Amino acid sequence: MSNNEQTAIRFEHVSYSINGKNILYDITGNVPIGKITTIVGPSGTGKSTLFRLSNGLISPDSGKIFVLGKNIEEYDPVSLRKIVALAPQSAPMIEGTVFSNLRLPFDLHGKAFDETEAKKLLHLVNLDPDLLFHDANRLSGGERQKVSIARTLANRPQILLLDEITSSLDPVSQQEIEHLILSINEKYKTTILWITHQMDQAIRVGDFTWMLMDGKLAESGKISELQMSDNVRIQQFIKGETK
Ligand SMILES: Nc1ncnc2c1ncn2[C@@H]1O[C@H](COP(=O)(O)OP(=O)(O)OP(=O)(O)O)[C@@H](O)[C@H]1O
Repeated sequence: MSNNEQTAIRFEHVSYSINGKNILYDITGNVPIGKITTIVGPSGTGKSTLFRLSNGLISPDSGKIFVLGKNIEEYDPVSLRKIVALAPQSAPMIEGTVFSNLRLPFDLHGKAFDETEAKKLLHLVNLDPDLLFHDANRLSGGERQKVSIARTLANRPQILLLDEITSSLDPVSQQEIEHLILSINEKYKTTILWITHQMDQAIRVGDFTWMLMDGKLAESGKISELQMSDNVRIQQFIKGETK
């Protein structure tokens, strides 16, 4: 591969099926390092599956995946997930305080964790340090999502996978989270892959966009390039005429 330094994740003819049903088919593409790439496309088209492949939760039936130039099969799962971290839509919290939720990744990796470290993480996601000993499950949706993002950032991942992290939030929290992610990308040059159902969000935040349709990478590029596509289904999706 010629462009390792520029590529965070490379998919080479990646296919994945469940019980004989093709979920993803012959995906080839590069996710550029340090940029925000949004993943859009109709429901059930394989977007979350692409994420599970990217952090090694599942393996392709055929094809290869390279993370920072190295074949994903050569990573051990723990170090891979330190590099490629996933923030899910639901922002799941264990019972207990914000502090006990934030310490989870540290415990998992046998690393020391204290109040100073926890407050640094809250600061990173613009949350009030006074929230540290609040019940995590009583936070607002936006606050919970910020704690989830802080927890995902604990290992300073180079690649961040965001799976519809704002879809259940009110417009103000949604905007706050968008700003937060943009600032993390700018400050730490973290590569971001962001699944979103909202085309307007993809346009606002994405440097590049991948459009998945029927398990295939139908189009990829700058959103302005996708808007010029002569594929009618892509046009309809971008205009919000199909879901
Ligand atoms: N464990 C599984 N067993 C059977 N089918 C599955 C499994 N996981 C995913 N699928 C199927 O694979 C397809 C792709 O699912 P995936 O969640 O990747 O799509 P998606 O594009 O993220 O969808 P959405 O936008 O609705 O979240 C769907 O048809 C789904 O039903």
